[in-house]
Amino acid sequence: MAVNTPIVNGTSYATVVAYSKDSYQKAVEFYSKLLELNVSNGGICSDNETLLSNSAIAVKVSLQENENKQTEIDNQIKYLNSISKTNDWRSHVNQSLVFNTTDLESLQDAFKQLDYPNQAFPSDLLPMQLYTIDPLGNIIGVTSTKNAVSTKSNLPGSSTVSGTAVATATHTPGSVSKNHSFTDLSYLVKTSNNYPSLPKDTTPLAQKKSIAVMTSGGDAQGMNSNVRAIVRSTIFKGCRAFVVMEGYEGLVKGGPEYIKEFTWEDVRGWSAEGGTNIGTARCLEFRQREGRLLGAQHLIEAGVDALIVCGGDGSLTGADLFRSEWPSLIKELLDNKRITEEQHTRYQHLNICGTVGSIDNDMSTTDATIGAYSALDRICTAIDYVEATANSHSRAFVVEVMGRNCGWLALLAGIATSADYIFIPEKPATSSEWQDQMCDIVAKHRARGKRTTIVIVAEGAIAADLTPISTADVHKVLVDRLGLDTRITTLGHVQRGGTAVAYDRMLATLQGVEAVNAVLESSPETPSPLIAINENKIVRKPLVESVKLTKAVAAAIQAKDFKKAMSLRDTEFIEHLNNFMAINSADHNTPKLSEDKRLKIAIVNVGAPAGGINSAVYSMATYCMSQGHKPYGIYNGWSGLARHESVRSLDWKEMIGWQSRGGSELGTNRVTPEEADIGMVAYYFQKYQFDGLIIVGGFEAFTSLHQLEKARESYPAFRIPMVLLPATLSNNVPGTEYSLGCDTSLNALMEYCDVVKQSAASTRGRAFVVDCQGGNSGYLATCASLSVGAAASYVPEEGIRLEQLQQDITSLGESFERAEGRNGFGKLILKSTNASKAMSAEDIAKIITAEAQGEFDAKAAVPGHIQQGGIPSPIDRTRATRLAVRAVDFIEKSQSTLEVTRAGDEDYNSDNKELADTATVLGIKGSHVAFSGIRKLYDFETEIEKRMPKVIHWEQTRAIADHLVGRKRV
Ligand SMILES: Nc1ncnc2c1ncn2[C@@H]1O[C@H](COP(=O)(O)OP(=O)(O)OP(=O)(O)O)[C@@H](O)[C@H]1O
Ligand SMILES: O=P(O)(O)OC[C@H]1O[C@](O)(CO)[C@@H](O)[C@@H]1O
Ligand SMILES: [Mg+2]
Repeated sequence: MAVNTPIVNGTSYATVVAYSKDSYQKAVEFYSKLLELNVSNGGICSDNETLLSNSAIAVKVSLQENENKQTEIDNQIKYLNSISKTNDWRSHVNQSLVFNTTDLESLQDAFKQLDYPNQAFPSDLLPMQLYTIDPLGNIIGVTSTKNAVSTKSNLPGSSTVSGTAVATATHTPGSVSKNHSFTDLSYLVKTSNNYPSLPKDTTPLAQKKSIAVMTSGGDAQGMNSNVRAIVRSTIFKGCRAFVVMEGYEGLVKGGPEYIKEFTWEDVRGWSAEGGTNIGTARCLEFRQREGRLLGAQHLIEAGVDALIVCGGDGSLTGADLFRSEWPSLIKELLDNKRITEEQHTRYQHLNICGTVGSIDNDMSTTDATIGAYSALDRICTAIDYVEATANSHSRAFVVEVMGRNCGWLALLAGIATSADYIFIPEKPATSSEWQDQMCDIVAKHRARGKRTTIVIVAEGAIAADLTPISTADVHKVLVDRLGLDTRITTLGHVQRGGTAVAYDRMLATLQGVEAVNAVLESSPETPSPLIAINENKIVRKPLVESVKLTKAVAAAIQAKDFKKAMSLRDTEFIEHLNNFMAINSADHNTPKLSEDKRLKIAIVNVGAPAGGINSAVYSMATYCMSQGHKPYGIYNGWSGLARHESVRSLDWKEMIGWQSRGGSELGTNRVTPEEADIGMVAYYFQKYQFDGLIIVGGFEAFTSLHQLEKARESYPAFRIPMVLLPATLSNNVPGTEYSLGCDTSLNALMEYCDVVKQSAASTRGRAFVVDCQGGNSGYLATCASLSVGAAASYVPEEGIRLEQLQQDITSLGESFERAEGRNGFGKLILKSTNASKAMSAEDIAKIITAEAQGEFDAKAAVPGHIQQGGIPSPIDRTRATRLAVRAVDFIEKSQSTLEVTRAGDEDYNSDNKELADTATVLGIKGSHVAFSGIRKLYDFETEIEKRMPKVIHWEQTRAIADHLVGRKRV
């Protein structure tokens, strides 16, 4: 094993191991010459160890005689010598030691002095570095590039490959004098299979597939999770992972500074980091054929077989073009002798894949791009803040948001913050139309008692004649025509700031894993894929088609064909826009439906509070008002109704601000109708003549709906359409893969875990066991584990097996050992409270500490009700709105089905499926919003005792979370 102890001023040494006396002597001679320029220290430590150092570098040569291993080294040297100078050495070695220098030229002379036969010098291919092979078969590289390895300043761990150990060497910058040739020392340990749980891989390096990832265009939160997942998945699959630094610029410039091999450890902790650690750029050269020609050459030189591009519509348009031009590019490279015949044959096809990363959410065929929901989160937080000051002064605010030519951010922020008016490029109006319309709506809201006005302007907002609409234009109209005290807030790059929300981390991670699968499964005939998400499902789409559709939107806008532009946006976008207009622009005096179609609709909250409950109530009520229905709130659940007749019609003014408020404004509890007194519940339903019911809540709400449906036979008052909007952080309601509140809760837990992990990382050898809520569902723990990169998670579905716990403790120990005393290796273990009744998080922490025997320790952390979340996340707010509107629509449409039986003209036939299905759960299943009749769900798809659905839709996610942290399963 490598030895790595600090010597002077925090400087460590790298240990190289010789397995014969002869190679030991040669190595000592080699390193003496290499370090000759500045030798200030060094000498023989013992018979079989020599430490050589100058003030910047230290290398210890160690002898551990072993004939077999020496033979391995001899073979390695032969192999390396057989590689032609035209090849990039980095694609042929498993490990290397790389030094940085500012003075490559004089070092080149030093290298020549070495007079060692296996040396190679800078070539046209690698002008910025030189390398040689030491007598022990280690590649010794020297580079003048700024960063020899990765973007990380802390160095990944060392490893042993082929019996040769290379240890880390770091130095304290202050300890190096300016005269020294070596100004920095970094190292590179190339190993693709040193992680304990990874399958032992014996494929020769040259035969392994190499997959590269790059990030391009504007940075977006979640890109780092995407890169991490791609790098680790690639390695997990036995391939080699590369990154292209600085987007297409890195491809155009090429070489080892820009196309680097990455190890498992290089992406440690990246999930919690904002921006993109591998850099991004907007690259003009790549728009030209010559730039793409260089890109092709550099990819081939680096030995990259497949490229995954994480970027926005522009980047993927570039990727698509690159792919379509590839045959002609490589032909030109061959004709000009820039690549060999062999290379031309091997790299015949460009295997390319897109994972869409952009805050703009402007790529067709995917519901969400990586970063969009994080940017939306920043926008909503900012507008929530602005609301407070606006309210204090009774002011209007014009808020400009990003999104380029796409109005998604503005639209979703408009819904999530219940803004008064929005400007988006997809739905422009003439100048006079928008001025009149905006003033009319704002004036109406003010007249109803609203003290604030929020107008959101997408940066790409235009009028129907394509002239831009600026925040200043809007400001002027609000001041001149309505006399409002108005301010402008331009959110700018804050929107791309900070760390990714849980959704983006998961989306980026799952898409990264799928992208690697896609490139490995693709054949020359397979169209290049784009990894998309539709509702809750990760899917592959043809990249060409997606790019074509995306371009078509821009073309339609340019041609002023806004109808077409809108129709080309996905259906969810259109649904959101219709909802926004119905809810926020409605004139309650002239509702949409005629009097005979207007209904009385009740809404009730049941179960524990969850993010988005208030948003659902607000949206349902305001949508009802726009349709002409009368919304009623049942306060404090079924017990409130049965005992105190707690029914009130909902008032628009009273609900101002509910959209973004946590908890439950109506009040909620876990009492079911039967527990409260179902007869009294029926009595009040009869008294108020409700035509429909919306229940928002978790498993008790599910049980409530079942009870009410069953009771229809006895109580005609329940013969009305009833819809359950699942809302619980446990996400355990059958009939949906997603409950409101999950996202808010997940973010609260994730943020807590990030903080705790930071603490663990700052302390050597520290793990935290975090207790997670979720009842008998491990959904929250699993998703949080995926989002924060927890070393292990224990969930009720699996329980805790002692062998697994033992294995996880052993793995923790190995990981801390690999850390070799360095910080940054803090570990998290997530435990659902109900994963084990016998062991609490505290017990597990104690067991780990005891087993670690002083080598490391663990502490328990219990976030408790923090997990119920504070302010609801934008995802929960906007989904609540979408589902609430769907619920009201369902109630409208189902009236006729129940009419006859309700009037008592006919007996209620409880066997009638159509009637039964009017009591329904409104959920998201796969890529669809779906209604599922409660009776079927309750009777066939539910584990009643466990309060869980029979099928766990997120099971696969566990395996992904495990493999991305290298967890070994017993
Ligand atoms: N038509 C094209 N042909 C070749 N390359 C392109 C093309 N369009 C874009 N690119 C490349 O992709 C890069 C990024 O594109 P762009 O600046 O449009 O950002 P994006 O990927 O759309 O991301 P975002 O919009 O989130 O910033 C460009 O700088 C350019 O190098
Ligand atoms: O960061 P830059 O290059 O100024 O670009 C800003 C643009 O990038 C984005 O943030 C992402 O495309 C757009 O919303 C915005 O128009
Ligand atoms: Mg773009």
